Amino acid sequence: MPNVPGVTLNDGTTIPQLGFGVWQVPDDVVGAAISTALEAGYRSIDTAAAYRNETGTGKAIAESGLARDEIYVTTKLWNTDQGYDSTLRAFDASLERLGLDQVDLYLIHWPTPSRDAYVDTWRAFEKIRADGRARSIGVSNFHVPHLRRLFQETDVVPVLNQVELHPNLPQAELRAFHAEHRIATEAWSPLASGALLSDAAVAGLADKHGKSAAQVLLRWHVQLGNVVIPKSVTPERIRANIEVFDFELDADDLAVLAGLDTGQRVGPNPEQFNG
Ligand SMILES: NC(=O)c1ccc[n+]([C@@H]2O[C@H](COP(=O)([O-])OP(=O)(O)OC[C@H]3O[C@@H](n4cnc5c(N)ncnc54)[C@H](OP(=O)(O)O)[C@@H]3O)[C@@H](O)[C@H]2O)c1
Ligand SMILES: O=C(O)C(=O)[C@@H](O)[C@H](O)[C@H](O)CO
Repeated sequence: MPNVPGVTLNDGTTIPQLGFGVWQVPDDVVGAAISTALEAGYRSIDTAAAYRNETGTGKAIAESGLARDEIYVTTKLWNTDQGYDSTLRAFDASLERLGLDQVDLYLIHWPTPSRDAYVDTWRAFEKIRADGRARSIGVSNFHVPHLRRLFQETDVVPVLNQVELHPNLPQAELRAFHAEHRIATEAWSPLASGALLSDAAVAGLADKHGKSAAQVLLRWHVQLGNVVIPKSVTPERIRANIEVFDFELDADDLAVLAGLDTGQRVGPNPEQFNG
């Protein structure tokens, strides 16, 4: 069983550095994928109301035979539920579907700036945390101006910001801002949703280390200090993606991966995305 280190958050809690993402995994498939992941040693699951698989996720956790405090559960508030009262209702609904009375981490999924509701939404998150129904609260797809507004207009600093991040989009400025404000960086689409798996430079490093392209990319995230949540529904890939704590990328390897910085996104730009 791989020994996944924990990342300590600014509220004193700890999140496993490598977890399991379940976007685009249907509710009737997610149970088998999560069971394979838990057997392989994952202890953190990343879902969202928008993924429409919280029910299957909660069932897999309940049937895992593991104690509740052995599994770190993250879910997210979808954009159309932003606002103080609607957030509290949406959170109740997520807990109901998950079959839990507490999540470890609750995230605002996108800032959706044109809606201009994320500050009120964050105040509802502060209440949810104060009531002990979420151990930690954080955000996703927030940029520096969005984070600064929370600092200026609310009380609790997010523990974590989950953003698109991979060697094509290394987010160096945002990571530096996070470090300055003790906000953990969590990488979504850490494999660029698969787009970087056929990259020749990555393949070269995979050959050098006798590892897969996916393992090289995930090791890169680990060495940058990112929390990372690869997704797969393929059992052998699920098992392989956590086997990244038994090798090290050297300075030359990191320079090769730094050369892949194109700024290219696989997902929407948070400044424009108001879905
Ligand atoms: N907060 C947000 O806005 C946001 C946005 C996107 C994603 N996320 C989170 O981040 C998680 C991960 O991102 P993602 O799902 O976009 O993409 P990803 O983890 O970067 O890549 C997943 C894709 O790569 C394939 N894959 C995984 N491991 C592989 C391996 N070892 N070899 C070859 N192919 C492999 C998967 O195929 P198979 O499944 O067919 O094996 C799938 O097509 C999501 O599941 C979700 O939890 C959050
Ligand atoms: O996976 C997530 O967490 C997402 O938020 C994404 O699915 C976006 O909704 C999608 O990329 C919008 O096109």
